[in-house]
Amino acid sequence: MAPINANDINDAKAFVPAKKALPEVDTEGSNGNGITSKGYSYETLLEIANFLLSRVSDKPHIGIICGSGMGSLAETISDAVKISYEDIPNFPVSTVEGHHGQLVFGKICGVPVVAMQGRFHYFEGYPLWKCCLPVRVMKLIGIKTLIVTNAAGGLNPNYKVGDIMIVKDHINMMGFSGNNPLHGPNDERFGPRFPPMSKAYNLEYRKIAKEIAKELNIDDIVREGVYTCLGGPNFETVAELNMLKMVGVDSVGMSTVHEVITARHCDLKVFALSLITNECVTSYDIIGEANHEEVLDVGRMRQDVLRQFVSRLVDRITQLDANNP
Ligand SMILES: O=P(O)(O)O[C@H]1O[C@H](CO)[C@@H](O)[C@H]1O
Ligand code: HPA
Repeated sequence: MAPINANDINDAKAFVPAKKALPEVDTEGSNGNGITSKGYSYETLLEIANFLLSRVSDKPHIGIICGSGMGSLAETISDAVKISYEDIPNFPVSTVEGHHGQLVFGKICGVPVVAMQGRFHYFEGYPLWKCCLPVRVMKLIGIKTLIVTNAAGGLNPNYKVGDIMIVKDHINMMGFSGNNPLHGPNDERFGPRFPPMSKAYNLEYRKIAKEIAKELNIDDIVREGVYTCLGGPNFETVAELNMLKMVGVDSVGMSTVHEVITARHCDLKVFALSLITNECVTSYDIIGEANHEEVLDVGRMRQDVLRQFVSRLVDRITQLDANNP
């Protein structure tokens, strides 16, 4: 029998090479499940933070994580200084299409910010603590607030593609099986062993976001709901989505939850939004299937609105926090 080669598997045309060399999976200290108790020490993260601070003139006040296809959020940043993840010692690299792989420092509405144009996902092979390493680094370089954006499937039947969902809460599905970014020894310099999560998504910020939606005349597409993160990389089955719907999930993705847990652990204030990029397939009668190209397309379609929304948020959050230090 002739030996098989890569082209025999699926259609050769459908084969897209990985964007970057795949990262090595960190198995050191692992329980064999990809869950590791080994994280970088406080000192190593401090070294990364100092490396970054040596490259910029202003300490950022706000960090922004750009979701899939939403990297253009960073294009509103003036006086931009861009630092590729590959040039940052001990930093992971982005391997997913739609995630640039760089930090952008500069200003939005005069406020010093840093944006991650590209985040790290569990399905890329990174343990959760490593996906969230940049959150701790951003904390060390001075941010007080984290704005997290993601692309997500809309599970709530009232949601439409292109809607923006303000995240009011999450369900940590991966955490139910013990996979948590805070798994392992706790360094009190970041935060407590048992951090509360009942007020993870800042209520004042959510109020401001709803006001901004009215001002921009987009309140008809702005929703508020519950997000969940699954490990990916496959999109969900019909049965899985129906189960998630039953437990009160409104939008589904593969990120954000662990970043928010890490951010709250180190006392950052958090605002998060989902861009609804596809309708979740909750019936076997639906013909369409979720795909990453559509996710990126919807990100592009909504880029102007998102840029305005996030710029105003940065401005108003800064005013709010200046009045309530
Ligand atoms: O959560 P972000 O990074 O926005 O990306 C979402 O979009 C990708 C799937 O298309 C997954 O990575 C999912 O998590
Ligand atoms: O439908 C989805 N499921 C999981 N992650 C996603 N990211 C964008 N859309 C989706």
